[in-house]
Amino acid sequence: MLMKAGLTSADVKTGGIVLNNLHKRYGRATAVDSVSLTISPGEFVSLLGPSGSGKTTTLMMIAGFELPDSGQILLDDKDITRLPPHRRELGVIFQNYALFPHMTVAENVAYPLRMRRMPKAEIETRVHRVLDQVHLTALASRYPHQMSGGQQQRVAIARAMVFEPPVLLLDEPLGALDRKLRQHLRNEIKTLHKEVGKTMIYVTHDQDEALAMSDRIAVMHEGRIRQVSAPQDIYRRPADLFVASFVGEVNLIPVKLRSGVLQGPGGEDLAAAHRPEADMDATLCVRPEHLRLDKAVGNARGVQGRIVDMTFIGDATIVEFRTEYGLQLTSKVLNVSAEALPGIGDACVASWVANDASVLKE
Ligand SMILES: Nc1ncnc2c1ncn2[C@@H]1O[C@H](COP(=O)(O)OP(=O)(O)OP(=O)(O)O)[C@@H](O)[C@H]1O
Repeated sequence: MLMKAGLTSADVKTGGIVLNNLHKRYGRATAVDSVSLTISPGEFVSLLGPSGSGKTTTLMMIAGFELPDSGQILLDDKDITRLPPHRRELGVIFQNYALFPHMTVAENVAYPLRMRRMPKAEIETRVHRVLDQVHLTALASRYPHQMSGGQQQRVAIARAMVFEPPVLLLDEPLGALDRKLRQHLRNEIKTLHKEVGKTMIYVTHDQDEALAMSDRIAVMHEGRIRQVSAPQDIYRRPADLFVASFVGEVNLIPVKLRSGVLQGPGGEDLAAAHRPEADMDATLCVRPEHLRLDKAVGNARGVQGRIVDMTFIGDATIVEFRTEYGLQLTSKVLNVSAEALPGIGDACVASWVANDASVLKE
């Protein structure tokens, strides 16, 4: 049918996931609370949050290793909420990827197919194809102990992909690896995602990883999703104070909005360009790279204070600034020019472009 219509199976996008109001409790503790999320076929979505925020529990419910107390999980419009894991056909990759030490790479990858009693010729074709996809063909006859941690992780990915599931679920797959290797492998996983076009749901507590890899990030806190957006929007337009502080560094400045004027904690007029709808108390979020420090001249608009500390970190200098009334702000200045920075103790004015700051209501 499909072939006649000029379509190949690759044209038919599968792997759409819908989470509909999932709840999960362990005893009296709520692990997952009202989680709803729609993931498009082929999308890369990260579940990002601190330890205990419900990421793994959410993923385990999608995989079928945990059952929700209520709510629904759909895979391509089919209700899979109560289907056992092996009937969901989802590839799952954990942090501890546990390859069989006495089996070669090819045997490890073939294992799930052998368990399903697939014919030998078909197994060979599939193993060959998937090893090619993850660039491991040359290592097919090695044993796990003859490979690096990163290569072993790729074998685990190949093993999860070999029965061609439309969705891959990854739970902190790079957690056990060192920083350099993590960075390398996250690029590889991203490239693999582009090449194979599968839906990927990726659990991590590492914000850099989530920002670098995802089409969209769902930020979780205490069992709930606080914001779902593209990485740029999560960073530039955090929905609340938790998201603002969890993703990246941020200056939080308590402000009052009165008759259209934004007042800083010391009563200063902080740029009329912030246009509040009504009088309110709020918090202004300004990223360190958007906080500009200039030597104090006259009564320039901004927050007056002094530089109290400076730390050289290679590509940038982190400048700590404090007002007379004790508000401490951090500015990150790229070391791209030889232009002299103010020094410790210098009086400065901190300012920012209104569009670079978010006003969050209490
Ligand atoms: N099997 C379990 N029995 C009891 N409580 C559990 C169980 N699994 C998870 N929890 C609790 O549910 C909450 C959410 O845990 P979960 O593992 O989903 O969080 P997480 O965001 O994945 O954290 P981490 O990054 O540490 O893995 C936590 O408070 C945890 O203690």
